[in-house]
Amino acid sequence: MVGVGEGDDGIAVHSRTVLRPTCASLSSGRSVCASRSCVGKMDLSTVVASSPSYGSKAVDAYKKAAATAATVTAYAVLARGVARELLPDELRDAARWAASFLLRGGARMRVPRRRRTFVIRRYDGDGYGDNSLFEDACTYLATRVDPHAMSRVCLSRRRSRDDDDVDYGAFGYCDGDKEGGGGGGHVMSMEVGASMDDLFEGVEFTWTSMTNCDGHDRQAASLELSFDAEHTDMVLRRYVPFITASVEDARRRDRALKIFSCDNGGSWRGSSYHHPATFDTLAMDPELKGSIVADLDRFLKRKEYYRRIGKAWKRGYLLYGPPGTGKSSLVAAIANYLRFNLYDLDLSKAESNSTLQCLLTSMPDKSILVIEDIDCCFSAITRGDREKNAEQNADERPPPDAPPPKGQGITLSGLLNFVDGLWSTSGEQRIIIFTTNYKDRLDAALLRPGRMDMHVYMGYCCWEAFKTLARNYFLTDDHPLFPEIRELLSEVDVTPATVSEMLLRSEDVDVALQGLMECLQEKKQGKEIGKGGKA
Ligand SMILES: Nc1ncnc2c1ncn2[C@@H]1O[C@H](COP(=O)(O)OP(=O)(O)OP(=O)(O)O)[C@@H](O)[C@H]1O
Repeated sequence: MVGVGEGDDGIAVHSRTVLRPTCASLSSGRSVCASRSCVGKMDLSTVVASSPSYGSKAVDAYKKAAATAATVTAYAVLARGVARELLPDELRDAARWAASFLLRGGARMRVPRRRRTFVIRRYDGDGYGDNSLFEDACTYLATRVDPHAMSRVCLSRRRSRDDDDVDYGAFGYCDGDKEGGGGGGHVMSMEVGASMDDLFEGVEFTWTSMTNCDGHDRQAASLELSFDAEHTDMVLRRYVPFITASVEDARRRDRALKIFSCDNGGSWRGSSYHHPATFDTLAMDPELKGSIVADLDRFLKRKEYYRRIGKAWKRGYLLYGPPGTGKSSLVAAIANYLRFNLYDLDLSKAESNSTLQCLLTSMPDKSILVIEDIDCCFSAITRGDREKNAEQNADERPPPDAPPPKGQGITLSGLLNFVDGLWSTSGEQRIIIFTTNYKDRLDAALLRPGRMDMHVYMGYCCWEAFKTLARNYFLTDDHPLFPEIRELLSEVDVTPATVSEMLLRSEDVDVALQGLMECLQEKKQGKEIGKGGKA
């Protein structure tokens, strides 16, 4: 019902008008008309009672309307009966659609859209083996399974995270711990024959899991992706790449890490790697930490960029600073962040450049090569010095074909040539990290621009770094001793390792912080009386 009847006196009654509270009296037709919202807000009986002449007219109008409505209804019922008897089904459907269209007030006409279906088979049958897109789609869909919305869901349990060969199942997996699937690494997936919807960029997609034979024949399994045909390009250019990228990312995060070290025979030996350090637990200048994380993120995303500029997809970091400032912890945090395996190269185990070459070229993609204390791996003298010495001691030089002394067969230039040359182009997404306590002792060849992309100084414990440690150890962001500790940290050099060690001494935050404060005061006094304040 909308606004109805206008009386002789010009009063209009609107039963569904949006109402404003202000209005004048009903005795004046103009005022009622001007504030019709006020009339509408009232009960019709109120209107009738307050104006007798208007009341009788309104009752008449009401009766007429009721009679008309009854007649229309009777005709409608009759017409429906006749239509049911005489019209064929198709025509009735069309009439129903037209009626609903009209009832919706001429809403946009929904022309039935052309649909398209992509079939993604598990096994393409042409001898190319498994279809990795099938596996990606299964894995992706498993993260989208909503056990509250679907009537049938397959549930299984994942193998241990430490297993190299994780089985992703016939129709995908999800980590229950992360996805809230009930813990214990439960796997939820679509039942064969079931369908589920997915929304991407506002477009709805329907996925159906199919099988050509019986439900046990995994080779015959396939997924069907249906959508409005007009979105075909979007599916190929964005939706499918999005699925592949997000699955790759999830797998990377879920990957069990290993650390490899080289044995005396010049090959890698791996073992599980569970270092607890992360960027959250790392105590260092927050700005520097943020810039490292941003650099890593950029590196991961830049496949096309590296291809375009014709450079190998690798990144080098030189970490330097006093012992105990967290260089090894930063390496662990990077490995945990990227979920890349670590290859810890002890150059004394590689007897020659060719052994080094074998080791480096056997490293897979997405790995981190670490050479700790790089300053100790080669002669402490710089290349310039070495060349000068060689000229002066020409007589003492060994003959060119003489074998290098054991353990000293690797040269810095040999290492750098591999890193920049063969190694870097034989794989993708490689990180190389050198650490040193003495940057000033490094060969200029290592320091020249472009060699190591980022030089990271790991320094003594600053106030922000201390706050991270206090949060790690005591889950606290504030304490009455904080101001004094802050003051002392700005006056003495103490490593995060020393602060960590002090905080570990007691589980009672008051006791631990008191101990740390005394330690810092001692260092300050030592510094003041000229005995050195370094930790
Ligand atoms: N920046 C830091 N953040 C958090 N913990 C740290 C940090 N620095 C040191 N630690 C603590 O001190 C221990 C030793 O630190 P780490 O081995 O990372 O230092 P380092 O700089 O690599 O030392 P070295 O040069 O002697 O190898 C770590 O296990 C950790 O507990």
